[in-house]
Amino acid sequence: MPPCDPESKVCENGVKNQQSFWNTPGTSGFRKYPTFREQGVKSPDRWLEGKRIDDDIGPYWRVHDKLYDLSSFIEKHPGGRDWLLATRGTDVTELFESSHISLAPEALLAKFYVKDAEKPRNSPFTFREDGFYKKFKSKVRPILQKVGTGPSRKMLMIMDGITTVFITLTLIATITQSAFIASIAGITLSLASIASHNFSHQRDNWRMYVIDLSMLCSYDWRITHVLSHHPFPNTFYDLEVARLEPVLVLLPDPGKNLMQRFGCRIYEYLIYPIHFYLNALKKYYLIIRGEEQFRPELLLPGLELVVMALIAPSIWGAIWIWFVVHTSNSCFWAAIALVLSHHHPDAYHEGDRQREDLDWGLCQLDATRDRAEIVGNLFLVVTTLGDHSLHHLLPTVDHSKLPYIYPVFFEMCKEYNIPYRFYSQWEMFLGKYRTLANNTPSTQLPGYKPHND
Ligand code: HEM
Repeated sequence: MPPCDPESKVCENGVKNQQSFWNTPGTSGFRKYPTFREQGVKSPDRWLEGKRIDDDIGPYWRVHDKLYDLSSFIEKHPGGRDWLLATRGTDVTELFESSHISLAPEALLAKFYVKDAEKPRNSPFTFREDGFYKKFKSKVRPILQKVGTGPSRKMLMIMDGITTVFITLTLIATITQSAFIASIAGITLSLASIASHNFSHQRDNWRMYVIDLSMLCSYDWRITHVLSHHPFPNTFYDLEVARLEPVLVLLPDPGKNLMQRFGCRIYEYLIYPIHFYLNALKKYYLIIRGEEQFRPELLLPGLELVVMALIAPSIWGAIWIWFVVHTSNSCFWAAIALVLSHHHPDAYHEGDRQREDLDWGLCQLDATRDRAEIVGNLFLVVTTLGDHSLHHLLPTVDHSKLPYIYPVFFEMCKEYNIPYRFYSQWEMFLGKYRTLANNTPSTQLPGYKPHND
């Protein structure tokens, strides 16, 4: 049976193509429609559960067309144990290829070989030795061997500096009871937790927990963002896209109603201030029901409140300032994260025509866009998700090292005839609304769509 097929309107796993836009040219290249997506897969653990069903490889890990038993390697994995624990029973090809620059992991992998996979991969993406991505990686390897892949001193100063400013402003706001200072502290918390995103892709480190101060769970974030969004941006398997539905529908589904297409311009701003609270409430609800595991880092926002209560004029004063900080953070975070990197209509969204060469690196570029104004400014890059195309190609490489890669990247764009260009912030801002309003999948090759701004 072919992959999810517009003619048959049924996927390999028997799920009906309920999304009408699958019936247009292009369509998804995945063999299966993600299990649980139709019921609204909103929890990261549930997404992994669905992926285990879709990948169907038993208790192993799949890399390309081979199955491995990494059980004895989980605790020894230099990147941290959670990556392998979470992905047991799934195809980790995209993650394995994009997380490692050196050739050491590939050599090590052979030790854990069990057998060949019986079925083709669910994912359509390829990693041919002579394809764009493998070639790109072989060109950047010597550069990164020289400059390293970890954070530079400047990056650490930025990250630790913003976190310190956040703590200081929160303490001042609590003592003075200033809502204005508290809202600035909230913006600083946004900047710190977005910068912490850089560290959440790397081997386990304490800076990745800064995101927990925002009432987001760093473990869940690694699933929704690193394991789901990064390998499969703007596709059905991108949980960051799925979790926004049906409130914000970023895929070009002809079934979108007028409210979803245009009303969202107003109602999204009503959701911004509360979405982190809703997220935290849902998390605790699932923990109480025994469906998700409690993690100590989830206590960080509560600990913040306890410290504030110790220095505030009253308990109510501490609670008030805590709410102002987190509401401001919730608004600012949503505004940045949603606009900046993927949702211009020029970027590929599931349902649009796919390129013929499904090299994973090329497809990453199709689904990602970069902003011009922030290039070269490390502070703005790391706090607003800049250098995003390179980050998607090399997610574990620290943002401070990405500028060394641009010359090779531009060279390869020329070689592969990729019309790469930087977009303005304004184009990206307006582009998000055009994407939300769009209910017609593109029939043009990604990257070559007409530009109407
Ligand atoms: C779900 C799949 C995997 C993910 C998400 C993952 C992720 C990572 C991360 C984030 C790092 C740290 C990178 C850094 O900060 O420089 C790392 C390092 C490493 N991983 Fe993995 N990994 C995966 C599977 C594997 C497998 C299957 C092996 C080998 C059997 C492996 C071997 C290594 C080695 C040797 C390193 C040390 C750095 C290097 O030599 O590249 N990993 N991994």
